[in-house]
Amino acid sequence: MPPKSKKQDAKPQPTQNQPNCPNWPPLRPLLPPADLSLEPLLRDQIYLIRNFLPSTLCKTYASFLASLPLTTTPGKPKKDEALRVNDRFQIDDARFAEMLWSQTSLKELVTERSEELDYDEDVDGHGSPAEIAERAQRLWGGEPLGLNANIRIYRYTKGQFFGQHYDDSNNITFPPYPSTALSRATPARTTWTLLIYLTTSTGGETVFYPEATRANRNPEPIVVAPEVGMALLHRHGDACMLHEGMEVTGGEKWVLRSDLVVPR
Ligand SMILES: O=C(O)CCC(=O)C(=O)O
Ligand SMILES: [Fe+2]
Repeated sequence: MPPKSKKQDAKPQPTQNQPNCPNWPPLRPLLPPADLSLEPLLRDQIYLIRNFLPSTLCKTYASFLASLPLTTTPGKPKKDEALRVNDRFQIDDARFAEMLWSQTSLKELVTERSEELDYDEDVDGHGSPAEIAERAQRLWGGEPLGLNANIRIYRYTKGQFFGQHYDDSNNITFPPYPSTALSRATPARTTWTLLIYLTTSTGGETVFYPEATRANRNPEPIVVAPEVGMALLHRHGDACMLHEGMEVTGGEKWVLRSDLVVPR
């Protein structure tokens, strides 16, 4: 083994991933991006992509993920962590994050089709580079680079849940380490949470709690029932809404999580 140098990042250099990354099934079949859209559930806060992964692919994934070594949390809950009980698997897998970003419709919807999210019909110049950059800044916090290599898989069985919490923004390097000697690592941060529901369940809704305002002192919670293959993006960090994963009362809820990454 080469001697460790203090000046060097301890992460592996030319390889992209940690060893023992799962042999993820190919992301096929998929619907073409033209058949999909970012659907606002709460403008600038929560978007859905229905049928992001077709049900056949979700079935393949749910059975593949069941073969991974999931561990039940909390093992040792940290003081400031949300109360949660689920089975999870976590891995830093830059290659899979890149697959999920570029091989699916996500990249196109987020980087090229977010003008569909502007309701103002009278705003012109939607497509100019300056307009696109301005919209990306406002909505995503910058020009999206891709997805966080930190991939989390959750399985909730009957009685399991994820208590109320806010998701943090994290500073990362993107990509996590250079895939080739030529690629540049960019200081980056996560700005939105991506959840992909692979199954439906009874219970297990993701519920968001809008803050009370003068105009609406008692806003209704926003309830998202898991749908097979649906992706959900929600803003996190400082502007994250309080949210939770309700207790599953029947069936199994499987979720794949990553985060949207923009330059710092
Ligand atoms: O599983 C859910 O519905 C919510 C998950 C969540 O809030 C999280 O991963 O931070
Ligand atoms: Fe969360």
